[in-house]
Amino acid sequence: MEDVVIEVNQLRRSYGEFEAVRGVSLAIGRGELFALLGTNGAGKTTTIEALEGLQRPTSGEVRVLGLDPIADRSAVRPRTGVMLQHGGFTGALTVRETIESWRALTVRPRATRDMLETVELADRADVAVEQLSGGEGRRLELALAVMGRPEVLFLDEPTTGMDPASRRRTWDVIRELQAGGTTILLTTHYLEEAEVLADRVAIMQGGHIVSRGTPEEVVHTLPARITFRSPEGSDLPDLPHGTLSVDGDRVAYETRDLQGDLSQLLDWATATGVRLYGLSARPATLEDVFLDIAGEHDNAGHRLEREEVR
Ligand SMILES: Nc1ncnc2c1ncn2[C@@H]1O[C@H](COP(=O)(O)OP(=O)(O)OP(=O)(O)O)[C@@H](O)[C@H]1O
Repeated sequence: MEDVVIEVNQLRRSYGEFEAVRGVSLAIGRGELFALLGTNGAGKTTTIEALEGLQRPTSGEVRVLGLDPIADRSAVRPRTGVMLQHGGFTGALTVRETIESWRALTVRPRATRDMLETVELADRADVAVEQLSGGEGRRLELALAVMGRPEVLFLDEPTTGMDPASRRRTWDVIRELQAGGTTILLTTHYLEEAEVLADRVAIMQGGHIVSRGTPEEVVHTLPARITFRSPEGSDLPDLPHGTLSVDGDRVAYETRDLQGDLSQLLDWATATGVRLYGLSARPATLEDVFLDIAGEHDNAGHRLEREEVR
């Protein structure tokens, strides 16, 4: 990769006896949006906090813009934006006062009005922060994170608590930043969010990265599925790339060649006059991969069956 902006090298981080991150390595290029996924407690926040300079690695190394986020904090901080999982506002200040007090501490800040409009809080500007809903609070935190036009942005579960419309608006804000060349690392539990936004994803489990790649590459680690209903005991065809399973009248084929196998199945149904009730054919989703991994790895990230995924 030519211009690596975020680098994690064999990161380990323990809390007392417990090792939360167990040898994570990542390289994220300029302008890339990388999503860290994983079950609760997988080590995502610990990894992102090491990059934010909030957690000191037990061993290994992290670099942001080629710098150490703890030792070189004064150089790194003005060039990065951070949205923590649990932001810390002073609840009695209004939204506008919060933005203005933050502006005073920011190099090259964007205008207050611009920030209020970007995150659609203009009509809530004079409301005390403690009166904001959970989703409005997250939008205010996003405004503070992007106020300094950061080159690198860390977003820890940015859309948690948002309604679907706010989430989509937030995705637009993130896309605008991406289009402007900002390098973004985000964690999320919304797999659709990762599928829509991320150039690459990594799935963590038990402190390890257990799958990584573009969303498409990660999804292709699992077969596609063709499902339909057919009377019990029906004579069903063998498909060249399909593995058949039957549960009562529910029929499923897992296949590595969705188009080829579906086409053969339809030819067979036409030739034999069989009706495929409730026919559905779809590739795996990130959610399927996530659930597969969560089911197949123990809490330490070790694969329970089949060989290790990379
Ligand atoms: N300050 C701490 N002291 C002790 N254990 C901690 C501390 N912070 C995190 N942990 C533990 O480390 C593990 C990883 O936590 P982390 O917050 O990094 O996970 P996560 O993937 O971000 O989870 P979530 O999706 O729930 O936010 C968890 O088991 C957590 O309980």
